[in-house]
Amino acid sequence: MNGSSSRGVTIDFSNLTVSVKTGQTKTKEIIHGIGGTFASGSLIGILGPSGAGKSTLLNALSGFNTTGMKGDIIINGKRNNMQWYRKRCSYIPQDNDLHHLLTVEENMKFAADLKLGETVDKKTKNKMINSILDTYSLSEIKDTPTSKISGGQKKRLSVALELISDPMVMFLDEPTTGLDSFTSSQCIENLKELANKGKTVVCTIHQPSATIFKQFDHVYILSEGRCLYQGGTENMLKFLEEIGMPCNLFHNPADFVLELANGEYGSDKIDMMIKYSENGGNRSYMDKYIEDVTNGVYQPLSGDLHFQSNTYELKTLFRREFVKLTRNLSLTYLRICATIINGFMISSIYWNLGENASKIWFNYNLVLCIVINLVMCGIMLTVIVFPMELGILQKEHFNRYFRLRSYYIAITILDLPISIFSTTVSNYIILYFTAQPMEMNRVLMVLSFGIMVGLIAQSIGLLLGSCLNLRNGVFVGSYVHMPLMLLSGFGLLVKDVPSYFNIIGYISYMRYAVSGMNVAIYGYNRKKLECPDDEFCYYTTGASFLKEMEIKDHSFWTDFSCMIAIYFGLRIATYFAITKRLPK
Ligand SMILES: Nc1ncnc2c1ncn2[C@@H]1O[C@H](COP(=O)(O)OP(=O)(O)OP(=O)(O)O)[C@@H](O)[C@H]1O
Repeated sequence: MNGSSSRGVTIDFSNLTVSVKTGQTKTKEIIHGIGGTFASGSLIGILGPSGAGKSTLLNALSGFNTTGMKGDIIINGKRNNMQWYRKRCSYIPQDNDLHHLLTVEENMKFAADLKLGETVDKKTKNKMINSILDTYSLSEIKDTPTSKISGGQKKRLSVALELISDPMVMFLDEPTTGLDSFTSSQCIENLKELANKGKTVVCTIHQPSATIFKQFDHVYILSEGRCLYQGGTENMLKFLEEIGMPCNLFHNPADFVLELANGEYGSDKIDMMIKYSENGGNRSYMDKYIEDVTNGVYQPLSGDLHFQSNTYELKTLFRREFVKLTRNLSLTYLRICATIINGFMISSIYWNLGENASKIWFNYNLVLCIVINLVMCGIMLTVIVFPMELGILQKEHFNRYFRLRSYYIAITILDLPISIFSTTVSNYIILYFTAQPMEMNRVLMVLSFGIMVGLIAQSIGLLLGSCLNLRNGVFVGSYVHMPLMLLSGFGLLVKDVPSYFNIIGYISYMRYAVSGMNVAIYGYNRKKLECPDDEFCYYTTGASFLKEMEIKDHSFWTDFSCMIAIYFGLRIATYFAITKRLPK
């Protein structure tokens, strides 16, 4: 197993402060200069009332979120050791970010493939997976989709997944939340076994029962970002006695200390505890730390953990995302059906008017309609779906399953065939039933512009989804498209738009698509259009219409290249936007 070691990791921290931004210039300090030591081979519980800063501390120590953090973190007695340390940590968030479309075993297999790579053969991986599944009593449900397993099983699977890479330090955010007392106790028992094997296991916990409390080797009590006590669980009673607040024999010590932390016995007691514990700096209530130091079990700092090769990572992610895609065919069918149904609907409205010179303006509106349809379908899909995937991406990336670029390339390429197929079929239907010229080169040009509009709209959705939450993403998505749509020639000729808007026009991919499609339909020496005897035709040739629109000289390659440039620009910007959302 990667990075396995009989020796562990001891984390010392001092003067740790975490602040968050609460406005443009304002910050708020959440953790106030605390210290502490989490020794190797211990199960450590971070306790405190709601809002005390438990998750913030867990995130800071694990490196999952270090924004606004200051202070010293010393690993195995050495500073400047964070890179080595972070590679050996694993973080399990509270909300069980699992692949719900995969079964329990598939989740394990893909995790093993990504974490262990090609160097470990399939047989060894399967043996390891079966042994972990057995230990965590998950073997019987290994073929069940993760979406159908119980909350406790999800928690166990989350731990099981991380054990594949045998991390030396495990951070768990509220692993017992939502579990009944028996399952909670079992969950903590499992964690205790891991600690007994030499791992440093740190978890936040709400109101533990007396039985659960006793299982911890070490507790860290927080109140409003300050440390009230840190040390051995047994020693806590001694500490309370020493400060004149003995815990009644029949009182659950965890309940008592939380009542103290909540201020139920007065704020002076909180101040006193902070003073005696030296805001976490007092190590005299720790047995394990003293043992570690005197026995010199600090591990020499060596070794490195590497990612798998790019091609292997990409191949595995392709496989995983493809399996997920096949399990969620309803979304794929919905996407294809929706665009095709829209295609028929648009065709029935603009039926057979492509040859009619008197209906040239209707035909122009048809092109706008095609573009708007593709924009709406493309943007909504990604702006909604991506934020749902962000949690699991953050967890997997932090826990070193893969590099972001492999994931990004895999999801980009995997979506291409569906996008291209649905847009192409829908637009072909429209072109055919609205009697547009069906010459191969014209059709190909219109279809190419259609594909690019869909892909760019999806990229905008992805960019917004990676920068904003769902509500803001949907709002900004519609808002951004208003000027882009107006400048594409919607109800107003581009030439009549005030010149100071021209700059926006250059980035309006809809404008390139509308011009490009019209040139493909009316340009390239198209023969005279039919003018019915009883109708008035202002334009009888496509060329005169294009001249009036001032797009006669547009070339396919210029418009298409601009769209390609916009597409790649957006994809690159999105990559960096996602990077910003990932733990550093
Ligand atoms: N980005 C933020 N902006 C403003 N306040 C924040 C931010 N993040 C956290 N806080 C505040 O910091 C405090 C600590 O939050 P944290 O989530 O760490 O608490 P907790 O002890 O884990 O709480 P709970 O047990 O309820 O999950 C809370 O008062 C919270 O409101």
